This record gives sequence, structure tokens and C-alpha cells, in this order.
Amino acid sequence: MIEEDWNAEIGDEALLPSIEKVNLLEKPNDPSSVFSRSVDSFGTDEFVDAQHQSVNSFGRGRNFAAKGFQGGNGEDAIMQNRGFKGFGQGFQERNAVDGDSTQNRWFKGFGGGFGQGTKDGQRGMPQSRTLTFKERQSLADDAGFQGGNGEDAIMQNRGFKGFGQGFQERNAVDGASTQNRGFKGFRGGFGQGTKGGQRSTLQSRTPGSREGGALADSAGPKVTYVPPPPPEDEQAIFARYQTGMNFDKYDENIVEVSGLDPPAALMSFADTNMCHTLTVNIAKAGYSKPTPVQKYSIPIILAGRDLMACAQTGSGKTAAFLVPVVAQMMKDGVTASSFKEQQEPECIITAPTRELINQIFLEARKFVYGTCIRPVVIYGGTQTDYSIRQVKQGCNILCATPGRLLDIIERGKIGLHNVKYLVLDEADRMLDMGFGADMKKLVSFPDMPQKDKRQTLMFSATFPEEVQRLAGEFLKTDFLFVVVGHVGGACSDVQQNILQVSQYFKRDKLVEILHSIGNERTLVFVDTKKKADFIACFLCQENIPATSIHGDREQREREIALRDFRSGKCPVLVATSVAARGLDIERVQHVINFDLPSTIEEYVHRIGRTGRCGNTGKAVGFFDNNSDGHLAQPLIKVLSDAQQEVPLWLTEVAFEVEGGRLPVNTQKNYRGRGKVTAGEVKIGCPAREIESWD
Ligand SMILES: Nc1ncnc2c1ncn2[C@@H]1O[C@H](COP(=O)(O)OP(=O)(O)OP(=O)(O)O)[C@@H](O)[C@H]1O
Repeated sequence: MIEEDWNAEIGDEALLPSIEKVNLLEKPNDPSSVFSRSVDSFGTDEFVDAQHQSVNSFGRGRNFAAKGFQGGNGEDAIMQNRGFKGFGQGFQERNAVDGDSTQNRWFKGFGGGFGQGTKDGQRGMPQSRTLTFKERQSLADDAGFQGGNGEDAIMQNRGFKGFGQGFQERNAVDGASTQNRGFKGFRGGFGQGTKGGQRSTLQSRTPGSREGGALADSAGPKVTYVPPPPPEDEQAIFARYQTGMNFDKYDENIVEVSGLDPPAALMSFADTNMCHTLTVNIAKAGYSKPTPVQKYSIPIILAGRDLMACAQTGSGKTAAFLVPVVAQMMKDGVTASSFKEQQEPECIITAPTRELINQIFLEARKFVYGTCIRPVVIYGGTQTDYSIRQVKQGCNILCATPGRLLDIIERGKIGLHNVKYLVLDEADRMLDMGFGADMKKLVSFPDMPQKDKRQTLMFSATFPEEVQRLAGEFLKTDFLFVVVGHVGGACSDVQQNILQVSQYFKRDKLVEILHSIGNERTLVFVDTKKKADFIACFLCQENIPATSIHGDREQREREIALRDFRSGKCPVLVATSVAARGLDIERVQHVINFDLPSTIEEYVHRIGRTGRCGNTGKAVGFFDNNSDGHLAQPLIKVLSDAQQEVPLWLTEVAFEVEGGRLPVNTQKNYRGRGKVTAGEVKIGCPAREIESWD
């Protein structure tokens, strides 16, 4: 739609004083233009409206027009909306004529929604462009619907329902659905959805903050999501993807074991006298030979030793701890504990994100198949009662994110005195400022066996020095440290390419790359939640089906986004770092760091979403001198350790930075890897954007 069309469609500009049109097609030649501002420069209100406006400019054809707000009593911004295109579900509109039931027409395609929303009959915040966020919120309580002329789909803006929901609209007169030709395929969403009919609040939780704990009382809407149960059929349980042609190359990696009297490494899974059922399950999982990290970790764990293991991404660390733990549990026997008020798991596994802990749970189901061992997974963003019900049915291996784990323990649903194995996956992340406090709290519970009375196992592809020291507090003094390849090294099966791209040209470069790679699954990492949705939406406008995942999306939408990406329905997933670690998704051929991360460790994890299990992959990073200078030197090391080409310009940038001739952006040189809760922000190191991971 050309510009003047929008002017005609959007109606009286005077009503839209505070929002410039966000025409994503415009080049940032006008630095004052809305789009040439960085996404993050928007305030919440303004951004939501801008997104709203930007969505207008996304629509193709003349089908969408916010006629501008019609006064009514002046308090109600009523937006005549000819109907967005393809918004999927979610944005609730109530017919101004009948005014009672909202007959919803759920549009196909767009699964996203915008801004904040309310649902279930509450008046949403009219998306007035002239009211502030607070004004809209207060309006949302008592504003009523105002009749319009009845000809148009008069919509009292019920506020967008947010992620994965989107837009319901009905023509006020004939009930026929408004023709929608919205942008196809965008399954992202904006802002914050609401749950349970309560008003939306833009709330970003710090990861690990308790759903059920103190925060829950003051936090927004009650979490009601209950994830669909995983398939029970054997084929689905053992579903896996093929190892790649470079799988055998793993054995070329040098393995170092630090510590006293390490047991000998395995040569094959048969080297251990595992029970028959487990041996069969390993074969069903398609594991014909152990990877290096498994060869060394399995005997160490079976020998009862504590372990810190560092191996490249995609090299089988999950099985490296699951197989020996299950083997030992089979040997020692487990207490059958169904439907007891308090469950006493033998093993607790924790990881930093909900999607990753669920993935570990699904892996555990493979190895316990046909045994009496019961794995359970609990994580934030889901109904707490659902987690409790899952645990109550019996729990030998508890897979949990920190926030929900501590909540369930504090509710007395889990007893710790029977814990024999404590596993921290992505351990460096679990121990740094992100979840370190939660982990300390976990091992400090009175009934948690002290470190000399349990086995503590830590795994990650990266282990910064300071975290190695922290780990010592959790491990027995005679723990063993296994390193496959270089500590923190990138997987050499990932072809890395760093491009110098300044902020305003990233968008075009991204589209150029995505158009060139077609439908190959691509993970695009950005540095803020807003940008994740914005870019996903922008890509849809470019006819590149994309979806988004980040910590402020509702869990249901996060899981839908991941499912659509895994299935190829949306071959592009735009993500924040919530997807940086651990996710094991088949056929991810490309990782694009639209924004490079704040630490080199996170870079290694992000590019490790591709090139897994002997498969190859490609990673492109957009290096912006103004913000990424601090990464130049660490990138050179990672590239050269992984036998990748080091661009000359990068060495020059590193030299400039070392010589202090290039500014180092404080925003990005924050060393903290974790969430930053109030009061924890390091002086001079602005906190990274917080998002709820667990
Ligand atoms: N011995 C094996 N033989 C064949 N496939 C394996 C083997 N071990 C693991 N895999 C497969 O390799 C993939 C990567 O494994 P996993 O996710 O455990 O890697 P990881 O080292 O934990 O990666 P990350 O560091 O990203 O978390 C999985 O699909 C897993 O099923």
C-alpha cells in the first residue's frame, strides 16, 4: 500500500498526533523517522502504538484502516477498524451494535496480537494514540462500547490479547467477516498478553523469580496454562534426528580430565554393565557409540564421583548425565511413590529455560522407558497446580526450572532428603548472577543432602573461570573436570562468518540472507524482546514466515512458536537469548546473530543451535563497531580455535579496542550472564534486558 493510501485509510491525522507512521518500507534516510529509531528507543506505550501503527503499514491492500478514533464521550477511543488482515486470534472486538456477545472471527495465519490486552469481557485499553498507557488502563475498567455508524466494523478496542492470540473482529452490520488479507504467517505477538480475564500489565519477570512465591501474590494475572501431555507412543518417545557425517570426527577432539584417579573412559556403551532395558533404550535412541563427553562422563558418574564437564554444543552432554544416573537408579532401585503428598525424587535436574528443561525431560523418557523410574517436568509459565499434580503421581527424576522448583519445594510437595543426584545443565548459566542465588537456596534447604552425601554433576559448553570457582562450592573436593576440546570452544562443524553491519543496515542484510537461503530453518537472535516481535513481524511483511520466542511471551505461545519452528511451518524463529542454550532442533541450518550477544559464551551457545551431533551448520554475525567492539578479541579466539577464517577488519577492530581508540559500548560489555534482579545490577554495567526464562 502506498503512502497516500495510508493517509486516506488512516483518516484524520490530527487524531494521531503522537504516532508517526511506521512505514517499514522506508529507508532510514530520515534519522528522525520512527523506524530509524532503534526499536528499544520506544517507550512501552509509544512502542505498542507504534507497533500497532506499524502493523497498519504491514497490511497489504486496502483492507485495513483505522479510521482514527471517534470521539464518543471522548473517553473511549473507539477505533473504526476495517479489519486487520490475518491476525489469527486474539485481538478481541465487540460488536458495537449488538454489544453483548463477541462473535469472534478468528483469522488464519497471523497468530500474533499486539500490545497489551484484556479478554473475557473486560474493556481493553482503547488503543488510543493520545492517551497514556495509564490512562488507557484506567479507561479499560469502566469504558463502555459506543455505537458507531454501524456501517463499519466498529470496534471498541478490547485491547490486544497479546502473543499468539491476535485479532478477532466482526463486521458490525452484516456479521460477515471482514475480508482480511493481512500479512501471512506472522505468529509472533507483541507486548504482553493477559490471562484469566485480568487486565494486562506489562510485566517482565526476572528469570527464576517465583511463580508461586512472594512474587506471585503481587504479580499480574494467574498463570493458567497447562501444557499438552507429550505423546506416549514408543515411536514418538524415541523420535530422533540423524547424526551427521562428522559424528565420528568427535573422536579427534582432545579430552582432558583434571582431578585424582579418574576411571577409564568407555569405548562403547556395552563397556558398562547397564541393565538390559537401558541398553535397549540407548539403542532405540539411535546411540550406537558414545561421544567423547559420554565416554568420560558415564564411568565417572557410575563411579560415584562429582563432575564438571565441558564439551562443545550438540555433542551429547544430556545423555552423558542421564544414562549413568538412570543406570545407577536401576541398580539401586527406586522408591515407588505414587500419590504421596510429598514426593522424594532421587534425582533433580535443573536448567535455565523452560523449553530446555522440557527437552531434557523428553530425553529422560527415552532412557527410563519400560522401567519403574518416573521422570517429571515442571516449569514456570504453567499452572502451579498442574505441576503439583504431575509430581504427586510419582517422581523419581524431577526436571525443573529454578523458580518453579523452589516454589514446589516451599509448598512441601517435594522432599529433598532422598536426593542422590543433583544435575545442573548449562551449569555456568545456573551459577552466575542468573540463577546462582536460586541454586544456593536449593542446596541450603535443611533436608538437601550436603555435597559429600550426594553426587553433583555440572555440564555446559562454556565454563568461565569465575564460574568454575563458584562451582567448587557445590562439588566435592575430589570432583573431576572433563574438557572436550577447548573450554568454551565453538563447535567446529559450524561455519562462522562475521560481517560488519551497522545498526541501520541490519534489516536489509537480514532479508537478503533469508531470501538467499529459502526455507532452511534459521534462528535469528536479537537483543531485546520488542525487537524479536518487531523483526518477526517485519519478516512476515517481507513474505518470510517467521515467529518469535522470548521471555515475555506467554508459555503457550512460546511452545507454539517452537513447535512451528520445529515443524518448518515457520522456518524462521526470531529469538532472544531464551533460545540460546541447549535447544536441540533438527535441521537448523543457520543461526544469524542479528545482534551479537553481550558475552562470548553466549555467542558460542547461540551458534551451537546448528551444527549438532555431527551435522554441519552456518552462523552469521552482524558486527556493529559501535556496540560490539568488546567482542572483537574473544571472537578472534573462538574463530581461530574452531579453524574458522578471521576477517582482517576484525583484527583491526580488536587492535583499536585494545588501544582504546574504539569506544566499548557499556551496554554490551556487561559480563553478567544472568538475569539481573533489582539491586543486583553491577555499577557501570547496565543490566541486560530481563526476561522470564524459567
Ligand atoms: N551417542 C550418540 N549417538 C547419536 N546421537 C547422539 C548421541 N548422543 C547424543 N546424541 C544426539 O545429539 C543431539 C545433541 O545432544 P545434546 O542435546 O545432549 O547436546 P549437548 O551437548 O547437550 O548440546 P548443548 O551444549 O547445545 O546443550 C541430540 O539430538 C542427541 O539425541
